[in-house]
Amino acid sequence: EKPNVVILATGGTIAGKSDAATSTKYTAGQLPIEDLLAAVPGAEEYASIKGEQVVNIGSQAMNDKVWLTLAKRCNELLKQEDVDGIVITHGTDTKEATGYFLNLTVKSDKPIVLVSSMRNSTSISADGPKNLFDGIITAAAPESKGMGVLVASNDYIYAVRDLTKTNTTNVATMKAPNWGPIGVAYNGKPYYYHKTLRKHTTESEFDVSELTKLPKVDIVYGYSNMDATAINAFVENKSKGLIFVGVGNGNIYPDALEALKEARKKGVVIVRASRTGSGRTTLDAEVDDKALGFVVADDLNAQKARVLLMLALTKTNDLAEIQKDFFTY
Ligand SMILES: NC(=O)C[C@H](N)C(=O)O
Repeated sequence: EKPNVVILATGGTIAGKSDAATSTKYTAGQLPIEDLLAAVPGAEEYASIKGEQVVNIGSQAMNDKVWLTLAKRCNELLKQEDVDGIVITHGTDTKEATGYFLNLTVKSDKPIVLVSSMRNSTSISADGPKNLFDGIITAAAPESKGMGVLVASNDYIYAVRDLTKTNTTNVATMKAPNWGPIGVAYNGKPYYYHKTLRKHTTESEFDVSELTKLPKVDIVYGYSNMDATAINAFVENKSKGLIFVGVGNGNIYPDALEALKEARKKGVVIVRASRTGSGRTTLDAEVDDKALGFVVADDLNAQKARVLLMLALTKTNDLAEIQKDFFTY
């Protein structure tokens, strides 16, 4: 009896096509799921595979509606006895956000593995088929149970919580700058060395099963000499939360800080993150979070802090509780 794996296809470069095999110019989200599977014939030895096309887009066009569709579909499928794991094909640009959203909203310990590619399907040395193969064998393996949502990329396996895209074009773009990969896939099997201690999936309190939209949370990038324009515009446009991507340990230019204080007075939840790309944004460092009523993102980057704040705001506006979420998930 082979494990049953369902592939949910959403597009990305892995489904992209180009006229020139050696160019970075191509269109993402062109090939249907059947064509992606045809490029990994050996995978059938490891799993019975079914495919569903959810959308076919470049992941720069990913949105809340597709996140909710994916979360609900994963929850439905993983309840079925005849589904052992899910692979999601996805673009690399925003895979970390989609994956983290699923990590917090899918209520199952069965594996979910996101895969993508940097070279499109018509490129010389396209990396999609190997990543898809690794995704399938990882989703089919009992060792992957209870690991949270995973990413198989360039031979490595990552906890999606820790992962980010680090390079615009290179096949080794996926990295976990703080905590590294948790395993490696080869010869048709995943081998694990670490496991995240942060809560996910079956232990997550977030429930999107009845939701059709998510709270509006935006991201403001910090820099020298910045003014209040972007912050004020987001507040006027009804942001419920702002992730401020501060310099260093989440530090803030004085004029921007004044604008954030005003935003906070209007009830907007402010989360400080860092533009450094690694490390924790720590409480009460150079910024007096307690006095200001700010939250810190801990080791999450801005795009993942945004996902967590959106979900946190579906259940509470309490700052202490939101801060606790950032130390829990
Ligand atoms: N490599 C990729 O997949 C990039 C593409 N723009 C996407 O995210 O869909």
